[in-house]
Amino acid sequence: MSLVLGSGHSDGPNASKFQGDEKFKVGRKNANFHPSVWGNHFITPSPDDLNPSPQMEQRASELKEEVKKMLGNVKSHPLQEINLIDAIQRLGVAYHFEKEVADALLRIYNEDKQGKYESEGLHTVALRFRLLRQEGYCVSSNVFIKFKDEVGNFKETLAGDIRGLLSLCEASHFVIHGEDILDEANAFTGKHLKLALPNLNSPLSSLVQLALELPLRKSIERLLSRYYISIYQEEDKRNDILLEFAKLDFNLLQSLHKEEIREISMWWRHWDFGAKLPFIRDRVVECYFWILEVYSEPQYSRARRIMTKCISLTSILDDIYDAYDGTLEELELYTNAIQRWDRSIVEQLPDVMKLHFLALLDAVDKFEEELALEEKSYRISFLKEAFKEISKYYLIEARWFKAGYVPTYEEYMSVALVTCGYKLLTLISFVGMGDTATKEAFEWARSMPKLIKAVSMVNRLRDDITSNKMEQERGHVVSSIEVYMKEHGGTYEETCTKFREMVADAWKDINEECLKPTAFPMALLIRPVNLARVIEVLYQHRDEYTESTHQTKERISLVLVNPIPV
Ligand SMILES: CC(C)=CCC/C(C)=C/CC/C(C)=C/COP(=O)(O)OP(=O)(O)O
Repeated sequence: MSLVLGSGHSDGPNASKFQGDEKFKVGRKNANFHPSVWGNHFITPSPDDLNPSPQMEQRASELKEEVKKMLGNVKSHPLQEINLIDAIQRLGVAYHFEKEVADALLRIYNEDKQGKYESEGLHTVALRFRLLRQEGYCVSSNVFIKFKDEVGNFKETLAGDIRGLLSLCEASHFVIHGEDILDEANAFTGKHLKLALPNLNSPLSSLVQLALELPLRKSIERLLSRYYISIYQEEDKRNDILLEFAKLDFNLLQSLHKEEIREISMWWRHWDFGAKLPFIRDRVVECYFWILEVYSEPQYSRARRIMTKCISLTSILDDIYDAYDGTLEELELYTNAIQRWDRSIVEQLPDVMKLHFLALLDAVDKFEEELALEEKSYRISFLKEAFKEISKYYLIEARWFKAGYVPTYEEYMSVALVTCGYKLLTLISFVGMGDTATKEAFEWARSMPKLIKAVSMVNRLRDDITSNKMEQERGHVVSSIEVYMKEHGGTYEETCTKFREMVADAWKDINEECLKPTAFPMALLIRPVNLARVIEVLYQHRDEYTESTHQTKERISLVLVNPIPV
């Protein structure tokens, strides 16, 4: 065990308690996480930052009205209408036209039921199917039977229809249990799109790459919009009004997001976590990026702030149990402190935990004060309960690790589905929201319903597939992979393949739970779904949260640093 000295400078609350306290600056580090990629970047405004002018806002609002008119004008042109809705959604501006798009899709759904569109080609059928499924309509996947040959395979003649294959590929990710035709469609389109890719030119080649690498259902919206705006501007059939609106709106939203990340980064610096807790992942910007993909619209500003602070504090908590290498007694003491949620215990805690505990209590008190003004402070008890639960489960994992205990797969999963944090984060995602998040919605989320269990499966299995090696090297509780291999035999690769199938199955549950009639409004259900989408992207090939110096850094730059030239 090595001892490392932190820098020890502090301007955080209660700083006087720690200043000069040499013991406090000592962290036991064994994980060697890289330092913050961003430092003070988001605290100090850059000359390239865009300051939204009244003219820009005026222009955006004029363009928005134009797009609204367009949506009205395409009503009697079915293909144009779905192409326009698709472009609006991909370009990231659909939140401005929620009612218009919902009305259009309801009308299209009713017409679809009357069999009005039976004679259409692959692109039209697949795009309409996806738009309707995305909206929660349980349309039948039998619409794809006509694209199969007499022996039941998709017709090889479709291989040359790249736009059609692309739309079918995106649609196939909305598969639910028992829909073999969509699983086959996924394999068929994947194979032919990969084969076609080397011979395609941009923008089609970029669209194919995107569909293969980051399919819409399993990808994150701000990032996709950023990519899609660049692709769309190369399209011959682009709509320039829509394109200009999308660029302006992206930049306007980005400047709001920059303001938020500035405030959150100042909170992070105020507590001086990076310096005082040298064993943690110093990732507040990555945490904001994570939460931005749970909700990015202006009305969720408070919800984003609350959620980002909570995920950052959870990240530290995870590191206290996993990477700090505290003794079991220390971890038990801290778990008990969290259960009691009582400031007076603070002095009994080791210094590392003291800082985290004070920051957690302080943040939650402030959320409570804010919510009390709207008579929503009851939400805080759900939040506290979720933190209490996760800390108890982190402790179980720490005990297993210290004892060298290997649980059964079932035992492991009953703990790991909680420690993956997605039940906690779903509950927290509701805390800062408006009236849609009712008490019943909190009760539902805390009962670990099928949807939250499924997003937790996606999280846990993806995390274990990608970070297994790294974590075993630094010393970590056994992962689902070892536990599963011990029980079922098979090689590491075979187990990973099995886990990928289990992830695909969990997505079928997610897709099913999002079909109407849903347990709660989509405005709530989409939060855990978006959390699953973040994992699919951040943990696709490796753990790009813990190691955020490459792809995540680039992606954050695209979404949060550089405005789009208009
Ligand atoms: C991937 C995941 C669990 C995300 C949950 C959301 C969440 C709470 C994110 C905060 C950062 C975090 C704990 C990442 C996982 O670390 P890790 O890979 O060390 O988690 P583990 O210790 O549970 O394996």
